[in-house]
Amino acid sequence: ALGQAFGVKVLVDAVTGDGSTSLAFALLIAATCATLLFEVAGTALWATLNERMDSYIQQRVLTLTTAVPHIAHHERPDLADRISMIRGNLGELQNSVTFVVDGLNMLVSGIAVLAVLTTVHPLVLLLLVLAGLRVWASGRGARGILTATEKSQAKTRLAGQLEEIAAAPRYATEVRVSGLAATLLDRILTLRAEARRETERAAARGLALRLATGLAYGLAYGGILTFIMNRAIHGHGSVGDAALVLLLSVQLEGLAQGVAGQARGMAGTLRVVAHLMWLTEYSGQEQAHIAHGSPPASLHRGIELRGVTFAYPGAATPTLRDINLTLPAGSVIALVGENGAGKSTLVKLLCGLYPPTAGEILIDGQRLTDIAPDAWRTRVTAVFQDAVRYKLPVTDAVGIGLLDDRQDIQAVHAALHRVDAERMIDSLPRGLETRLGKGFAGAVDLSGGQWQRLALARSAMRRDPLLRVLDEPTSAIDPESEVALVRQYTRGDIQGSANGVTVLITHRLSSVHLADLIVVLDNGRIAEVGAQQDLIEGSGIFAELFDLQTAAYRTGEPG
Ligand SMILES: Nc1ncnc2c1ncn2[C@@H]1O[C@H](COP(=O)(O)OP(=O)(O)OP(=O)(O)O)[C@@H](O)[C@H]1O
Repeated sequence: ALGQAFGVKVLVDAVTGDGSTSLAFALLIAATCATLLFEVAGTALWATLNERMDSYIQQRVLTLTTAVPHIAHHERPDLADRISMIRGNLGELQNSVTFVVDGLNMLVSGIAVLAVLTTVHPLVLLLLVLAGLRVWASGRGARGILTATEKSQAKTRLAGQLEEIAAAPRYATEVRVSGLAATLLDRILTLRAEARRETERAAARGLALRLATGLAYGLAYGGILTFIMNRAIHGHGSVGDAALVLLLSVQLEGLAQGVAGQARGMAGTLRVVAHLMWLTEYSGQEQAHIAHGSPPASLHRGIELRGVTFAYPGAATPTLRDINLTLPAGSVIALVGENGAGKSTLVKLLCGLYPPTAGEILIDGQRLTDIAPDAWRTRVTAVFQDAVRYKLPVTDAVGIGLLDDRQDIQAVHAALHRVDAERMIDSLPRGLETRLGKGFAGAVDLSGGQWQRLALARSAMRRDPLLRVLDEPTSAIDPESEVALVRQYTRGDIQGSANGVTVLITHRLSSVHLADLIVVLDNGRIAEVGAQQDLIEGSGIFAELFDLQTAAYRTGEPG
């Protein structure tokens, strides 16, 4: 465009008898061709770079978050807000390519336009200063909006979670039956409106600043243009110069607006880049502390907890206090206690999902914190009450319990057999090939108990775990089947070859009595440890619980 404007100037000068018309035509044709070429090549380059940047960033965020060996970053609000900012603004990072390409383009064009214009009169440089002010105002406004967005991130996250509950097929039944849909929607809209109010206020402040600097620029622009035109009219410069100023000043205004827009976008990008850099550093720091030790091939003594105390990140009081406990190799331990006693927390610590706040966990005498988390997890298998419902063909939904063997049909069959799930699969329309879950053609949904049995089969893929966690994995399975299943574990049919420890959490005492050892947790402390008979004969929590449940079975009412 600069070449085109310069071509017009030479043409006007030639027409008024001051230059060469052929040079003017040559300039005009060359400049038009160059503009078209840059446009085509630039668009193609932009599209390719954008696509690559998008997939790179998605992959980078996932790699960084999954490389952290624990899960605290999902639970600490400050960390969760930052990660949510990155995930919610991936587009900003993707735009960075656009900003770099367009920004460079504008910078080069701007310098060239100004260089040409100052040859007409140096006063034009004042526009540069004012354009700089507009850029600053734009950036500042955008930063204000981002700060407001960050402040309201907790509300945005909560609204997102409620939206998922309102929309996910899994929760549709409960939401409909309880008539919650309207209330949920109302809450979501309120949260979104509260979050928006903050950003709208910041946006209004930014707009006022942009209007003020824009007005100053407009006044100066008009004044300078009038001044130069006036000079040309009065013979202090060629008519071509006046045409050049007229044409380029339009372009300069376009550039000033463009750069201001870039500054707004760039401010957003830089903020998200700062969060991404923080995530990179956080992930790096957490990984730097990762141990490299290997777990033992099999257990001889067992797993020992010594003075283990644990408080969740940000919690005022510990959830577990001074736990001293030995889980003998090859044994099945039943972990019992009221809701909130700390049972799931204890097994999460054993899985290495959180390090203890104080004390240590020893695996055959080796500190768990000295074992590489990945290596430990290849020797751990866990089934939780709310196990993931993988919407995959049965073979995959079970096979992924041991990634190396996931296509091994024999191994999948064996795992299903161990948890007595073969009949259930045989009754499916396409057996192992049946696709599970709603919302896909030909897919079949399972009942809550059937999904749990499938999760047990997935866990049974692993034949040599040192630790097998069963955290209420049979809560949706009928008591009789649960007892039959637990018996499989206590008989060693599922246990595997490494003499590992099985920790079973259940509220049903009919299963608990099969365990080798019962551990009763009460308010984060160990209340009792022993065999069922010893505990029943005592006068502690377990005896009370036992009396209560047996009385309820006998009379049909709580004792
Ligand atoms: N991620 C978390 N962040 C903060 N506190 C938590 C977290 N998870 C659990 N807690 C708290 O820790 C305490 C123990 O919870 P935990 O899930 O270990 O109990 P539980 O014995 O397994 O209970 P239940 O029988 O209901 O499953 C509870 O008071 C709970 O509020």
